[in-house]
Amino acid sequence: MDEMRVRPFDTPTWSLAEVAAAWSGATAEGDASVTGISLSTRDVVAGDLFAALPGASTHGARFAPQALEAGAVAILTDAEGAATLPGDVPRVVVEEPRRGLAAFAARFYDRPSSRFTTVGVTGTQGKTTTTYLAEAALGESRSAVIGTIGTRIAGRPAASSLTTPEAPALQALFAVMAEEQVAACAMEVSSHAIVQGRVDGFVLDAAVFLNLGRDHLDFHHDLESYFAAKAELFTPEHARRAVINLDDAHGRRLAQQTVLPVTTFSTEGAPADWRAVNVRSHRLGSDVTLISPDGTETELSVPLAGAFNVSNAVAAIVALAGEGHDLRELVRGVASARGVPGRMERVDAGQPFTAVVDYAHKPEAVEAVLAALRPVTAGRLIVVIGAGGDRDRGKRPLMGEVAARLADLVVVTDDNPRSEEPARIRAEVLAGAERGTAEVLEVGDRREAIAVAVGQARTGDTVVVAGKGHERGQQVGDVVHPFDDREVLVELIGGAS
Ligand SMILES: CC(=O)N[C@H]1[C@@H](OP(=O)(O)OP(=O)(O)OC[C@H]2O[C@@H](n3ccc(=O)[nH]c3=O)[C@H](O)[C@@H]2O)O[C@H](CO)[C@@H](O)[C@@H]1O[C@H](C)C(=O)N[C@@H](C)C(=O)N[C@H](CCC(=O)O)C(=O)O
Ligand SMILES: Nc1ncnc2c1ncn2[C@@H]1O[C@H](COP(=O)(O)OP(=O)(O)OP(=O)(O)O)[C@@H](O)[C@H]1O
Ligand SMILES: N[C@H](CCC[C@H](N)C(=O)O)C(=O)O
Ligand SMILES: [Mg+2]
Repeated sequence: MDEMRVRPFDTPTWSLAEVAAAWSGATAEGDASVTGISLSTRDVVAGDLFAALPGASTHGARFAPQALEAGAVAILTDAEGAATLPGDVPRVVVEEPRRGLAAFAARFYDRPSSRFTTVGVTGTQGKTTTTYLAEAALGESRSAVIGTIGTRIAGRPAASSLTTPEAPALQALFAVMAEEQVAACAMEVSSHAIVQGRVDGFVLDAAVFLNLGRDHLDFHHDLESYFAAKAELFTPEHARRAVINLDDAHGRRLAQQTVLPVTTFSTEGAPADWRAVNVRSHRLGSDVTLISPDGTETELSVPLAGAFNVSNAVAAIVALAGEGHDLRELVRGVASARGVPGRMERVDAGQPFTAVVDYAHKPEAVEAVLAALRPVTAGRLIVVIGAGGDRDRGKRPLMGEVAARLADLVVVTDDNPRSEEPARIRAEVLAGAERGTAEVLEVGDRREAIAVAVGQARTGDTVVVAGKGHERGQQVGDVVHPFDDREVLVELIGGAS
């Protein structure tokens, strides 16, 4: 399908004086007609104001010449950045450019997100799935999704890179959504985004909390500050109401502490406003009875494998029902959902065993996936697993341990080693795997590891290739080598038969 534009047709035009007036304490030099905003040289469009921010690894002002070359007409930066600019470059200098950037971008595009329902989903796992289910619930043509797999507006893909885009890109996407007259946008809100203010400057209609587990402690240092980052979204600056999963301990805590109006849900018997009971899971999905706050019972069919996806589906439905969308329509929409790429995605190349690709790259996700597949596996449960480099190290042994506790055979391999020594990452996963009961093999090369799993699989077995899901590359050092677990499985199964 045709790509959707990432900037609105209706281009705002601001003078540099107008830009400066939107910031307190700003000084402007020179003039320019600003028709867009970008924060990375990768996204510059002619007419842009290039926001050159200080970052953890470098200062954006270093890239000002490239941005101007690409068509930027002025630079927004701090005093440190301004000192490095050639004298004649039009500029606006402010004290903390990142802090005010989101509110500025929202104003620049005339607060586009106020023209449709916005649902922000946060949690350690299930964000992408929940946003996809929200899209299915409302119908693709009326909705938009922003997240890890990218952005989609009225069913058409639009380029975006981070799980939660930086505010200039986000607000431009909102402006496109408003032009396309979507009814709602479901977006993933990562904890990085909250901390960096990417979702400042507008108020979500509903903020959804799914769960909190082990990840990103390279960035947040400890679980308490990770929770605090997520909890920040559940304040009046960011959201009008909260939708919270009571099956999660941190969800229960958040429901107590937030000052927002709260709607709770549970799929595990907690006394919540919305309850999913009588969960009947099968190979391809689950059927459940959904009890509304007024006691009405509605049969819900979730066409995604794994009981955990019932929780994701209920989250999506509760968020949208609270915004006035018709429950029966939402339930019908969820029932017709297509799978989410790389999440419990079955690969069928005529083999006598089940093969599944799943994006589980955190301990709780590995646990949820293996627990879901065990009851539908007559034979052995085989998992191919690794952990990413330059990311939270503490989760590695935990992932190995849970894999070796719940599977029968664990093949430890590489998953985006990035700048790290792959053997050292594997050793950390293996250290945990040794504490489990499964047979454990180490095969660094990912294709080779999948080949070993496929070679071992017999009729009735299940092979899960975990960690990369929809990804299409394996990053070693700075180089991304083409690699798609789903394609590799098909090739290897084809070659083996
Ligand atoms: C830790 C983190 O989130 N860092 C993000 C942050 O970097 P930073 O502020 O430290 O910036 P920097 O790298 O020092 O660069 C300084 C400035 O120069 C600019 N620059 C830099 C290089 C260049 O070639 N051109 C250019 O213009 C940058 O845009 C930036 O404004 O701002 C940059 C600009 O947007 C992001 O690219 C960068 O994301 C890095 C690449 C990243 O990997 N982020 C991940 C961890 C992330 O945010 N992930 C979450 C999802 C996590 C999950 O739940 O799985 C997400 O929402 O995607
Ligand atoms: N509610 C859930 N509870 C536990 N595990 C889940 C849940 N939902 C999904 N998972 C597992 O987590 C994996 C990732 O799911 P998904 O992509 O929806 O999460 P995410 O929060 O968007 O992750 P990321 O932060 O990497 O973008 C799935 O492939 C599955 O293994
Ligand atoms: N958004 C996640 C993706 C992890 C996927 C896994 N394949 C890895 O490379 O660790 C992160 O950057 O932590
Ligand atoms: Mg995601």
